[in-house]
Amino acid sequence: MKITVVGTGYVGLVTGTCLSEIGHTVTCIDIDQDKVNKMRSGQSPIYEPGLDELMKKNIQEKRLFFTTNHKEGFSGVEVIYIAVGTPEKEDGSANLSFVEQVGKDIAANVERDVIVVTKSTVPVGTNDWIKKVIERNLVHNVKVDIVSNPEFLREGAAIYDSFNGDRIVVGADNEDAANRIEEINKPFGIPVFKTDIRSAEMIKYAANAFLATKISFINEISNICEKVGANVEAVANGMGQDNRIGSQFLNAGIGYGGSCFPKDTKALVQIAGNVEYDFELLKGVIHVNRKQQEILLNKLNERFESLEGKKVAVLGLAFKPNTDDMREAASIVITKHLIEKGANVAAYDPVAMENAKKVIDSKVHYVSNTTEALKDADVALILTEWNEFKDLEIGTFEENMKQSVIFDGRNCYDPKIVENYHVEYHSMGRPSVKNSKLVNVG
Ligand SMILES: NC(=O)C1=CN([C@@H]2O[C@H](COP(=O)(O)OP(=O)(O)OC[C@H]3O[C@@H](n4cnc5c(N)ncnc54)[C@H](O)[C@@H]3O)[C@@H](O)[C@H]2O)C=CC1
Ligand SMILES: O=C(O)[C@H]1O[C@H](OP(=O)(O)OP(=O)(O)OC[C@H]2O[C@@H](n3ccc(=O)[nH]c3=O)[C@H](O)[C@@H]2O)[C@H](O)[C@@H](O)[C@@H]1O
Repeated sequence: MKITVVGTGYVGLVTGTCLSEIGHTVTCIDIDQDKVNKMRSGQSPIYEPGLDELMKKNIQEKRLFFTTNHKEGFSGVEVIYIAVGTPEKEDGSANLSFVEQVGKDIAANVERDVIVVTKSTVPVGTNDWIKKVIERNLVHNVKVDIVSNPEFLREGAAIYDSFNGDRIVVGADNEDAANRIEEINKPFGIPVFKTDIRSAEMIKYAANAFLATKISFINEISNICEKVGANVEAVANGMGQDNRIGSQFLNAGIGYGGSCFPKDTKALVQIAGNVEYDFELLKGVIHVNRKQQEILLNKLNERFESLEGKKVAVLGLAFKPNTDDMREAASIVITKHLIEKGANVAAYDPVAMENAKKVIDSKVHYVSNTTEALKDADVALILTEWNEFKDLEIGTFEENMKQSVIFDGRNCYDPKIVENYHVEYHSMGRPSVKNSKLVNVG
């Protein structure tokens, strides 16, 4: 099938590449010329494990093409996927201007009947609206069907998720269109769940909101664990063994970030508000998430009388491991606070440093590896659980730091192992390890 994907961000580029891998001929359109030049040479503009290789293969086999030209990209195409951003507006609602523009671009250029598939996460009712935008602006007399096909991939595991997802949701009011989208996806071998458009749109927000709720729930349990002397990891483990609860998304820490949970939870509160429903539970989830970063900072401020002139090693900047995405990363708020307190911040992330430089306080000093960050530091903060940090010998802290005080926002180490070293170790929802041999700290 001849398919065009509009928008080559984390979702569009992965979708386009994976659809070409299962045999379709895919053209990806983006308005960013630099990105398109890079992609044509088989280079992904984003860090996503396995993506470069898959792009190169499909470009070579002439199934994957890139352009900035909508007319060229829509020529003769039967199915168009919309995968542009739907970022958060100031009031928390979703900004649909990019989706609207794509609708107008489609209307101006399609010359045959098409199915328009919305991958972007959009509020309930948007697909009906976008269909009207297209129909209102059509230049040629063609039929347009619309299908909601929300995306559930995770950054850093996007290729794996595309081939191993739990379900593909297809929301359509036209059975033929739904069947054609099911057919396109058949080679993935993933169960297809067909429903109406509005339910499909809601499934995406409800799924993200539920996962965010799980995280905030375990974070609250974690905060209580600290006060009553329990260990949140053991608690999550014991809870998760109940199949009705499940063990995933129960990792306590400094909260969820990224391009989607923060914006989609706020958008769902807005969607509910628009129909005069106060989504109290979700408001609580959002509030708890903001608190988690403060909790880490409060612990740090209680531990040190002042951070003025202290060297703080920050390990990890990306919002999660295996991505260079800095959107809503906890490190943005935390490093800002450290700089305000007069600390000398040395930061290291395996892949996100270039993106970090665009959004993080300019006084942060970037270093090229973990040891350099830790060298003579007064305290180390772990903000992203990259394997590189999890695999670190605890002795590395001891050997390099001026005083080995660690605040681990992602529970990377087993406190039982840490006990064998001369370090002071604070994590989230677990008892702190304070080695008595430490002297002159604070
Ligand atoms: N990032 C993720 O992991 C996931 C994102 N989503 C949703 O997918 C959508 C896309 O998200 P991302 O890929 O993260 O966005 P992104 O911001 O990384 O990429 C969007 C791309 O669209 C391009 N673009 C904007 N207007 C255009 C136009 N008129 N024509 C052609 N290209 C245009 C931009 O240049 C950019 O490259 C959002 O609605 C998001 O909520 C859903 C699941 C996962
Ligand atoms: O709509 C989206 O964009 C995507 O949002 C998330 O994917 P993603 O944001 O890439 O990453 P996750 O692995 O879900 O992690 C999100 C955040 O939650 C945090 N998290 C995750 C799990 C956990 O147990 N604890 C926790 O704090 C992570 O550190 C990270 O900051 C969802 O998992 C995807 O299904 C969805 O498609």
